[in-house]
Amino acid sequence: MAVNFYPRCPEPELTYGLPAHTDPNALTVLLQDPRAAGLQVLGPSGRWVAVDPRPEALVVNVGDQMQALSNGRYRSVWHRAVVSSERERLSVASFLCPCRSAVIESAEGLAGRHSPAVYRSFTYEEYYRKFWTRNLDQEHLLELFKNNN
Ligand SMILES: O=C(O)CCC(=O)C(=O)O
Ligand SMILES: [Fe+2]
Repeated sequence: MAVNFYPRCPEPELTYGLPAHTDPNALTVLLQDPRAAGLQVLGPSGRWVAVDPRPEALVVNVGDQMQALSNGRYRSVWHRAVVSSERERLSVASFLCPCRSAVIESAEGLAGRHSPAVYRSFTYEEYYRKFWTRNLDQEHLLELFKNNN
């Protein structure tokens, strides 16, 4: 779990609270601060879309492991957090993670003759280590785990 605190920023256009990234885990459940928006997700049209906080709702983000397990059917979402000059903000992210030794590969029945496995098998440990050796906003790390790479 991560508790993110974003203080007020006098020049919010010069920085991010969190730069664009996809989460390396399987699923993320996000509790948003009802008093301050800040989360943005990259929409299919390539535009950043602000997620309005709703006090009665949790935001669930698909992470990289779900993308690998689903053989690319569920895409992990690019998202970022912006800051504000007017309000500080808090978010609580709960990360659903495989255990380190878990072997991640496409779930049974999702890869076969007509839809070959997009990614090679890997352990979550290998993925997670690699994730933290890079900048958050680099190319999607799963790209490096594609078969024939
Ligand atoms: O602050 C937010 O709404 C996003 C947090 C987040 O993306 C993360 O902790 O991975
Ligand atoms: Fe995230």
